Amino acid sequence: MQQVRVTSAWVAAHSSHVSIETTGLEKVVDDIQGSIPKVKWDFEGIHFFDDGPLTVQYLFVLDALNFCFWPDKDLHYDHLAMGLKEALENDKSALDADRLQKYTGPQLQALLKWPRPLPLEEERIRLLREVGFELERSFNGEAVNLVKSSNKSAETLVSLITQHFPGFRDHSVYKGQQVFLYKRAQIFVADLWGAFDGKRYGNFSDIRCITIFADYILPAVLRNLGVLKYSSDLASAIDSNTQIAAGTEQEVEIRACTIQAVEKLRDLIKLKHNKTVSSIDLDLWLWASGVRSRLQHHRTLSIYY
Ligand SMILES: Nc1nc2c(c(CN[C@H]3C=C[C@H](O)[C@@H]3O)cn2[C@@H]2O[C@H](COP(=O)(O)O)[C@@H](O)[C@H]2O)c(=O)[nH]1
Repeated sequence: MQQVRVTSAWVAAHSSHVSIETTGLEKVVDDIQGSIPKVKWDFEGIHFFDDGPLTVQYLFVLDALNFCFWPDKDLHYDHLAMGLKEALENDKSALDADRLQKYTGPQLQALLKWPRPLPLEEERIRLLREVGFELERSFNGEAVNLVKSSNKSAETLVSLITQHFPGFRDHSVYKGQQVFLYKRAQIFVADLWGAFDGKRYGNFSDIRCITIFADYILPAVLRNLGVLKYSSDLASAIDSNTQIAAGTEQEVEIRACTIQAVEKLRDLIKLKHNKTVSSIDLDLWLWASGVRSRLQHHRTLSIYY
């Protein structure tokens, strides 16, 4: 995703509140000695998988809703993944395009077996409706047809998703320039690649074009590793759980510098150890290392991550 790379690099170069620390990057690269610990996709054992089109439907719906769990301190990504998995195991038609357009908030709560309203529940319902409607209108109701239309190109798939589904258009304007972050669209490609082990619906000739996924866990991991440094104002806002509004300079810098820092990490591993690693592998390793440690993270109400 050249657009994501180039615009994130631009933000990092003009950043006022977040910096990428060379010493932090070097320390990480020295510590891992050039080989990143391999983390298996679905290391948690929480995902639905039947090796067919229903898995693609599952992953697309999962990533349509893969954002903003933190406002409910007990809710995590695992609940969404396991909830959708169980719903499909009980009823194979639970995520059919016509059904997606009809869910109400309470029905989604029941589907996920969550006892109270979900954060941004109305937006989740609207996004489900959008996914069901557009899948029906352009892809015969099935996410697998969307994937087939990409002709095994990750770049094409991300571009098709963002063209057809406005809810996946994760971009922002920063100091007058449009910046593309595309977290959920890219993570869907990575999920296909991981779930199908690079084969069948997970076979993409250009998978290395994907960048990491700018969520709220990775910036916290990189800060903890000394790779990202925040201005004292931003650091104290984050440490005191003050919300950072979506689209502010601070928020865009946190996310774009996260992407750019991992790109730099990749370059440094190549330079020092002559090894080529993919951003997806780096993402999964960093995410898995951080998600359980419950690091203090930035809080932004957003449908994108
Ligand atoms: N960068 C990045 N961010 C990721 C994921 C994943 C899950 N990926 C699956 C793929 C393979 C694995 O087996 C995983 O099951 C979720 N997230 C983000 O984390 C946050 C959830 O935090 P908490 O509220 O504490 O549960 C939220 O923003 C969510 O969007 C990832 O891989 N990379």
